[in-house]
Amino acid sequence: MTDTLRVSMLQMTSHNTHDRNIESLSTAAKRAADEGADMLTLPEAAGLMDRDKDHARAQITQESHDPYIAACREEAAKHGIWIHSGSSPVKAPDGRYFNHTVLIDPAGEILARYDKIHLFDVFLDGRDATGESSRYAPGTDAVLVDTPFGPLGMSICYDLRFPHLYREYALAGATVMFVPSAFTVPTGRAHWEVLLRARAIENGAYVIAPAQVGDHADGRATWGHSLIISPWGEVLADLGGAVAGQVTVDLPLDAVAAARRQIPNLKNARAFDLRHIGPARNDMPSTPARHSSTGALT
Ligand SMILES: O=C(O)CNC(=O)[C@H](CS)NC(=O)CCC(=O)C(=O)O
Repeated sequence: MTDTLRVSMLQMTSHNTHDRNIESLSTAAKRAADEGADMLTLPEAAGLMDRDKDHARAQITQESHDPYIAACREEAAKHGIWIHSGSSPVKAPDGRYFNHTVLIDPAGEILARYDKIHLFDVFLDGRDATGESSRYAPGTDAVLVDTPFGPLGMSICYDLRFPHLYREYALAGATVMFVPSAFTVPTGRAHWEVLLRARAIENGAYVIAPAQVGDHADGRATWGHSLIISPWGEVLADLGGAVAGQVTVDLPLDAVAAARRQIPNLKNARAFDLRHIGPARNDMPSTPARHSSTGALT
């Protein structure tokens, strides 16, 4: 294992065509390589952000034909850097899409794939309901990838609100967890930084969260504030809420062990029963609920 990950993070305002986004990718890959980065990381929907169903359908293909993923592979090989693709939509077997990430090695090979597990089906006050699952199919597998920088945990955007996913990665030894995102402006303002810092602190791992920013061609607006957080919860980089940008940061990997040595909460964790004390009701469970490691009540 190497002792430092020099990571370059891109904040972008994705367009509704692959071509425009591939231009941003190429420029960012060159800059990352010029700055000596080991890895370039990109936001959710870096490959395509297009809520126009017909316009999107004409562009979206299987992973093997996706022009954005092909471009990521080319840029990785050309510059000899790792690329985390952020995400792009690819066809799923049921006719919907997967919100799909690939991790590409410096030879341009796809080392790992991840499909967003938790879809953004929400009801924000003052806005139309967002039903990501009407167009996207959920992934079923959490994915942790062994690399020279330690095991890297995959996630996307709304996954951030499901802390047991990151706990599983931490228990399996993750040094870094990726949260490429396209947060809404109101939820970004209210929740983004505190959730990311909490995931880093409670798991003693780096969190790298490249994000979409600004007003997009497809009519959406996103919060930005791409962040890199240390295992101790410090904000090491913040790309702001206004415009696209890029930053390169050195992440010393021994900070992971240092955080977990000082606060060994992963080791100090205990199973417990939940006793729900209250007035007797007919529908009360007769046995205490057991809290499972997945965070679901069983
Ligand atoms: O579909 C695309 O093109 C890109 N994907 C997104 O924008 C997704 C699904 S609509 N956005 C989120 O998950 C926002 C989560 C969020 O804002 C929160 O949890 O508060």
